[in-house]
Amino acid sequence: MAILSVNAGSSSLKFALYPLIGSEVQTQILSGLMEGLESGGAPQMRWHYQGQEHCCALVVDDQPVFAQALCSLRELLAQLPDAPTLQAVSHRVVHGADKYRASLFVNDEVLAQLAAFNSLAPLHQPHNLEGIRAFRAAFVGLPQVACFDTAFHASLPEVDYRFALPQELYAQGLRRYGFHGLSYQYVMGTLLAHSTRAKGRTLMAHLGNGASLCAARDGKSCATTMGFSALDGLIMGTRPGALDPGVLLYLLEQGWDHARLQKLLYKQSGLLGLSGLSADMRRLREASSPQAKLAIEAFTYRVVRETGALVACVQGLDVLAFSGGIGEHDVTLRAQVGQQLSWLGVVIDPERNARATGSEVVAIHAPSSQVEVWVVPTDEAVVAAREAATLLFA
Ligand SMILES: Nc1ncnc2c1ncn2[C@@H]1O[C@H](COP(=O)(O)OP(=O)(O)O)[C@@H](O)[C@H]1O
Ligand SMILES: CC(=O)OP(=O)(O)O
Ligand SMILES: [Mg+2]
Repeated sequence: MAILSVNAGSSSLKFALYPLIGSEVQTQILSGLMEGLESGGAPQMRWHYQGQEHCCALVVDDQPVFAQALCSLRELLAQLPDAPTLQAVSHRVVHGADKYRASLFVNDEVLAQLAAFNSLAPLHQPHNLEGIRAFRAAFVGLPQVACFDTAFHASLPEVDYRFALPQELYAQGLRRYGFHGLSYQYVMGTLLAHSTRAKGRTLMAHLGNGASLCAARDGKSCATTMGFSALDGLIMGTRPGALDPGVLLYLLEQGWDHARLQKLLYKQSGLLGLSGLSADMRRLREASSPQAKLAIEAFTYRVVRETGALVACVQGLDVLAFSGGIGEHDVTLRAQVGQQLSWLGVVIDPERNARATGSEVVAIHAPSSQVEVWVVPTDEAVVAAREAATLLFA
């Protein structure tokens, strides 16, 4: 028996297969990625199984590419020696809004409700739901579970989640929700297992293509930088993070329409917009242009600035954790953030920092540090698998 965990994005679909022993989720035996699924792309599937990497082009005939891709995945699963029987597919879904505060089995009604949140997360939600629909069609009768990025932040206090807007707008759902919840759930659980201090005031930095911070106390989210949508807060790969809404009013006056603004905010800003070069931190590190340097400095600065705000919300800091592609791999970023937080008593050990390369959980603080600093490779997929197991065996 096994659970398949799925994270369907705009152009790729990540999957991982977790065997079950009883209701216990075991170490994944297969992980993979389908990419090039956007129209005009060159769809291919890469997967890792028994220590080996495999890759194949996905044949696109007259079927929609998603259906074709899932046929290939179904064949791949059937070919595994001793192929485990799938019990459920568990999907990361970015937005559950106020309605869904916990993972659940998806049915037609839930799907329709979730589609109503598409415009709140246009970069993610439509693709998450397309993934669920495609799996429901390809694996008929198999339970499909939705796990929400917003759910971890159900503990946010009202002072944090309310906008200072008229009440009728709050009644329409205009409030801060917070995202990256599956990642924070994983990182928080890992920190609690590694450090007794993690029950105190913990700041988690999920710095990937999307980026946010979450301050937790007693393992529960108290404040986070993302809000109503996944646009607020830190600078991201292609999103600007916090932006004076006056900028949008100005652009509207200049004749910009919704589609153009949406593209600006989700696709053309952030590291890409500032550097004029790339949304990828690795490319920016390699580049020599002043704009690339500014993009990195601004990204780092905003992490430090928002950390100050979140630390104030929880009145101090016991544990700081880095995760996400940048947080797990970028040694320079961690060193600079640590240095700029020295006023909080943060001291990062340069050698430990250099040794943390995202493959394992590592403490990187110096003995003199008043704050523990950890690098935690995040794992949203296993959280989704565990959520599904909990529902299946409840
Ligand atoms: N060795 C590295 N050094 C710096 N940045 C890295 C490194 N490896 C990955 N990254 C960055 O991580 C980001 C992607 O993060 P990731 O969490 O994988 O994204 P996603 O949100 O798509 O899952 C990219 O900006 C990438 O450049
Ligand atoms: C919510 C969000 O920004 O997700 P990602 O980091 O996967 O883009
Ligand atoms: Mg991510």
